[in-house]
This record gives sequence, structure tokens and C-alpha cells, in this order.
Amino acid sequence: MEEHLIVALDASSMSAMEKIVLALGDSVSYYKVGMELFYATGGQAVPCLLQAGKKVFLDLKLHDIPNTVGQSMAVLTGLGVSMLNLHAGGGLTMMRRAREAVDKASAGNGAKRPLLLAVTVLTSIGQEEWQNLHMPGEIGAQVVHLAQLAQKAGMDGVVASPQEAASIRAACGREFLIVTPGIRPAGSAESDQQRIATPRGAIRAGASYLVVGRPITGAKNPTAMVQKIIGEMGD
Ligand SMILES: O=C(O)c1cc(=O)[nH]c(=O)n1[C@@H]1O[C@H](COP(=O)(O)O)[C@@H](O)[C@H]1O
Repeated sequence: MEEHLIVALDASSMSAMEKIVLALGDSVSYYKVGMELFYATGGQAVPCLLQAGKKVFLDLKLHDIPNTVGQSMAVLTGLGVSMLNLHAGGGLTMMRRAREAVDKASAGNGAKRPLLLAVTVLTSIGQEEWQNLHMPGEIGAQVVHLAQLAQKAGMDGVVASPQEAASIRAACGREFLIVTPGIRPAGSAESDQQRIATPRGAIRAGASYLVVGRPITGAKNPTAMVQKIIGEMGD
């Protein structure tokens, strides 16, 4: 189960990142680099993690016109990461262009193609925010719709809340990747995350990978928390 846990490195310096990675040692092999760390380190966090033998999910959530996203995806493909993401809300044409660009760039550099994930509806959006946005219907129905659109566009999977994992699995099949942030072990403090579940709940609902940040990086003993989460995932 360890390889299905991705630890979110939301830190603002190389030294803060190294501190976490050093503390977690061999207990974690997959890290997520998001906007904060990527921008703060001028992208250097990525080669640093790769050199340390870690796998990287580069979470920059691209959302722009098809040409811009395609060209940017081609550049990001050269970094050697295992996963990249974009917002499904950018549309079918944008997602298709991203897939074509990644395929072409991987063929060109002879490297393994990074997996492409579409972010459906952010896990921080609850019913109230959904209404603020004037979005019709239920969040869950929109997530499943976007997952099907992403699948049609050639995405390998989606980022969604664990609360929607079972419906996405039913709609998109066994092979489709479902990556779930919004993971909160029982007893976690409240946060900006709205659509949450425990590690056990997410795996039971059909999640392929769990993304966990603050419950681990903010824990008194991060390694013990990793072990607890991996234990729960395997139950
Ligand atoms: O794409 C993501 O990774 C993402 C999508 C989403 O809907 N919700 C979400 O929380 N994330 C990311 O997942 C991580 C969750 O971190 P914690 O809330 O600290 O566990 C953060 O780095 C978010 O940027």
C-alpha cells in the first residue's frame, strides 16, 4: 500500500522540503510537488526529489486555452515526473491537446509517458461554495460527468474527493485512476477541505492513490502517521 500513498509537500523552501523528506526516509516513495513548492524553488524541487529516487506527481493544475496547455505540458513532460494534472473544466479539446502533446514529447525523449490526471471539482468546494458559484445540480453528479469527459479525452484518471470515488469507479471502470486528496484520519483538525474521508474510507470507495499533506507534514511524528495511514489503507 505504501506505493499508493502520495505525500503532498506543500512547503515554501528547499530546506523545508528536505526536512520533511529526510524525516520520512524510506517510508515514503511518492511525493506531490504543488504550486507553492514549485514556484518557491524555481522548479528545483523536482530534480532534487528525482535524484533522491522518489517518484513525483507534479500538481500545477493547468487551466488555459488548448494551445497554451499543450505547449506547457510538452515542457513539463521533459522533467521526468510520473504524474501531471490539469483542470477538467478547461474542456475536452484542451484535455485532448494535452494528451497529444505529452504523447509526442515522451516519444521524442524516449522517456516513459507521465500519467495525466484531470482535476474534477476541488475537494475544498462544499455545497455552500457550489451555490456561490451558481453551479446547478449536485457536486457528485458534476464530478462523474467531468470524469467521463476526461476519460473520453484520453486522461489516465482524475483527481476527486473520496466521496465520489465509488460513483467514478462505477462510471469509468477498473483501469481508470482515481486520485483522492481530502484525506483526513479520524480525529483530524478541521481545515479548508470540505469533501473528506478517512484513508480506509477512500480505499474502500475505490481510490487508486491517496494524496495526504498536512495530516502527515503537520503531525508530531510524521513517520508514525505514515505508518498509521498505510496500515489503515491495507485493512
Ligand atoms: O490536485 C490536487 O492535488 C488537489 C485537488 C483537490 O481537489 N484538492 C486538493 O486538496 N488537492 C491538493 O492535495 C493536497 C491536500 O493537502 P492536505 O489538505 O494538506 O492533505 C494539497 O496539496 C492540494 O493542493
